[in-house]
Amino acid sequence: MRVVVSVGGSVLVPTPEENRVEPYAAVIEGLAASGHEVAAVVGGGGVAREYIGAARDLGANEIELDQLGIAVTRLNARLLLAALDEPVAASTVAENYEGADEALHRGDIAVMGGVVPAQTTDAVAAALAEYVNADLLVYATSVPGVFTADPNEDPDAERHDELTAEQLVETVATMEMTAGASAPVDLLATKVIQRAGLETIVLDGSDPERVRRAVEAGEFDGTRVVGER
Ligand SMILES: Nc1ncnc2c1ncn2[C@@H]1O[C@H](COP(=O)(O)OP(=O)(O)OP(=O)(O)O)[C@@H](O)[C@H]1O
Ligand SMILES: O=c1ccn([C@@H]2O[C@H](COP(=O)(O)O)[C@@H](O)[C@H]2O)c(=O)[nH]1
Repeated sequence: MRVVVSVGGSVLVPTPEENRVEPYAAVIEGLAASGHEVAAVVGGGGVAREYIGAARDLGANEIELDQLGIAVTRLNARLLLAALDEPVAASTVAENYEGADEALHRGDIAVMGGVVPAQTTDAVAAALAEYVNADLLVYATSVPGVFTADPNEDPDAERHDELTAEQLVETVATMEMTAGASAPVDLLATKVIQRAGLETIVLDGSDPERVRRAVEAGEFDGTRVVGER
């Protein structure tokens, strides 16, 4: 199976000292060893938000803030790359979709961070999945799926176990899109998922084993977005 795994920065690198980079690298290498073609897209997490917050206070505009965010996503991606064995992974973080596609064609694990302003790595993962014709797109994020409302704000929020792409678009349409904003999947990503008919899973990525089980066995506790073209 060809799979794109989007790993939230808050999941992979909650802080540079306390990170989940090694266990994630082990799961990704394990998937590759059992015959899957894997691309990982890494988010910026709390570190990106700290930089974005500091620069916002200094008067930077949203595009400049996005550029800072992209830089941090690429740093986090380099951290993941550092933990992956060189013979099985690309030697650099791909800065565009062609570079990631080339890595997959070489038989390497591809690793990306952000690409351009005004989106998040959620959209990068969806666009990459469309570009490389992935069979599955997995969002390993800080919440166990897409809810009716923000589960960190609303105790009555209920998880959607299954959504169509159209329903996913509607669910996230009103969410904020400023630099560093939080959403389980950003709006642009949902539109790409919809147009490409990508089979997509959103799950709690705090334990990377959940990603392995979702890919290997199709077992997960989260939200499935039904891929229909
Ligand atoms: N309807 C909703 N369903 C689920 N989560 C929601 C919803 N609305 C808002 N959220 C928020 O979306 C966030 C999703 O995770 P968040 O963007 O913080 O991190 P991530 O996906 O791990 O990536 P990164 O940290 O790299 O940005 C959560 O903080 C959650 O509070
Ligand atoms: O392609 C991209 C990716 C990211 N950004 C900016 O970086 C932050 C952090 O990324 P997350 O994926 O949310 O962790 C994001 O909020 C954007 O401001 C970007 O502009 N373009």
